[in-house]
Amino acid sequence: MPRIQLDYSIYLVTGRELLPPGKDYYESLEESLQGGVTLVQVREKNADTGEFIEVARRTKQICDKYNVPVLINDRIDVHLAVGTAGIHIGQTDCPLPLARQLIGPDAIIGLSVRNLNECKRAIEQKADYIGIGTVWRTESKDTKGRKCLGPDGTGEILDLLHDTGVQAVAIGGIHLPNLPQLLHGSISPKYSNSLDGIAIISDIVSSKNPRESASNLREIVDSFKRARKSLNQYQVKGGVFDSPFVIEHRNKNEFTNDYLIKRVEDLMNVLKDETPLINQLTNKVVMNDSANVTLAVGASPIMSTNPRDVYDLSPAIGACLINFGTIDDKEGMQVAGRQANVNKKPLIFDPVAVGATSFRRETAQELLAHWQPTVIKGNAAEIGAMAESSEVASRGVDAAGSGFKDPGSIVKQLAKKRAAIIVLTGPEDYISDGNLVIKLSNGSHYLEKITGSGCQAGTLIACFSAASKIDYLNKNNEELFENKSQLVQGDMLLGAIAGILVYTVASEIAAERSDVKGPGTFRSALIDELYNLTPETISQRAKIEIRY
Ligand SMILES: Cc1ncc(COP(=O)(O)OP(=O)(O)O)c(N)n1
Ligand SMILES: Cc1ncsc1CCOP(=O)(O)O
Repeated sequence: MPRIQLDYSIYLVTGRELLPPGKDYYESLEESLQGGVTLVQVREKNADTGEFIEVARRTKQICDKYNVPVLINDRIDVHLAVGTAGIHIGQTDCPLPLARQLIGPDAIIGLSVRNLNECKRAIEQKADYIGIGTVWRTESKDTKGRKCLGPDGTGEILDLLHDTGVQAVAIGGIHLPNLPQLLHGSISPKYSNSLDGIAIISDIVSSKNPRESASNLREIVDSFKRARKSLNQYQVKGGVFDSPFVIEHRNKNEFTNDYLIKRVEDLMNVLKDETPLINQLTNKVVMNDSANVTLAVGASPIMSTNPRDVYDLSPAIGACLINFGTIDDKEGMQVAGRQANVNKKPLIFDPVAVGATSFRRETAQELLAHWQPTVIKGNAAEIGAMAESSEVASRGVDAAGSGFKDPGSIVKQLAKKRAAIIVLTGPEDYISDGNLVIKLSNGSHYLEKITGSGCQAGTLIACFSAASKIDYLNKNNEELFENKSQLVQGDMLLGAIAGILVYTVASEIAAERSDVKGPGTFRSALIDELYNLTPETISQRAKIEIRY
């Protein structure tokens, strides 16, 4: 008899010790099944054997009513006694080949996997599924001293499963607000594999309303899976689509230079009409100039960094920029980014000088474990560090040397790995969503002679990403997300292109002015030219190359 196919979408791992005061375990279990739990693992760390068997037996009885299979954590004897669908074992439990001998060919065996080597072994040993974790820190299990994988570490493991038939769930610290980030951020860089489901303890078990908690999680996982399926079909038909992060179909024939210029023009008007608030957690060096360029294009700057304040502001902003040039307020950055994800706002990350020190590298990692950026912008050294490439070194906040041999493929690969739009700035700018690469060749040599030009470019990407979201919502006349798993609606690739194009074209005009004598006069002329820039000028000057 072939092994049964399980639906791993919402995999509840039980934890009686985490129930809210007064909540009965069986009542909570039944409510969570009504909410949409698709698989249950009975995990009893403190019960003796008799009690474990009794809990498992009653759990199975309830799950049977909903046709939901049950697995047993660690204990083969309990599985055999109750006749469940299988077991879940960890790396220090009964070895998988022996467990297979003991429970026979038809039972399901899941194995915990914490790194690439453990995953390779799980494949060799023919695990039915793996539990990848921990993704984030959790109170539900002692994982002290262990590195959290984050969405991208999870994605690297998913690549190994390609064509193996081994299914995968992620576990550890997964809750409703970070679920979209996990699903999108873990799409694997090489083969675009995605998770089959999520394993959850506290988000469901500790809830006073487990039905609602399970149903909210289920809605996000289901819509993510639906969107992936439709993207795959679209891709098979030869279509081109945005990054897995920003799911929106794009027609290759219509995506031309003229189309892009027309859309940049639309977004310039949206900014002037709607004046979105752009919260910028940026460095002290550039704060004033960043606020001024925001105003010049029609948006409204706010430079809030206090964690409570950014939390309260988040629902009202159009986009959030996190530029960690001086890393003054890490907690504010964590909260601002997380709330941008929760409130589905474009989140622009400018990891200034990330490759220059280990402190910066670690901080970037920590922040990226808290939230999923929409756009990551950097110079060659910064993008190189994010891509773990040693081709371009950093010299303070600048890049040393002549740049990448193949910048297009660097940004494309990093966009796939990070599930974000990547913008590489320099004499030529490269932007990718993981499918397309857009090369923009406007700009002025003066941009290198003033401080914070890269930071200002990040600010303008935030402004135009906000415009792109507003434009989408206006055109589609909808406030609600059709796809609940999507982090941001609107064309974020376009937002990034518009931000860079507007900035670099304005810089060209400023540099040509007869009253500009050097960096000082250029700096203020640039703000004037951003303010006066017209769509016609963009159309006359834009140097765009679209590469597939
Ligand atoms: C689905 C899933 N994944 C991972 C685990 C963790 O199992 P293990 O490593 O054996 O740790 P304990 O659960 O025994 O503490 C899991 N239980 N389920
Ligand atoms: C059992 C287990 N294994 C790795 S993390 C974890 C606990 C997950 O619990 P939660 O969903 O509450 O973070």
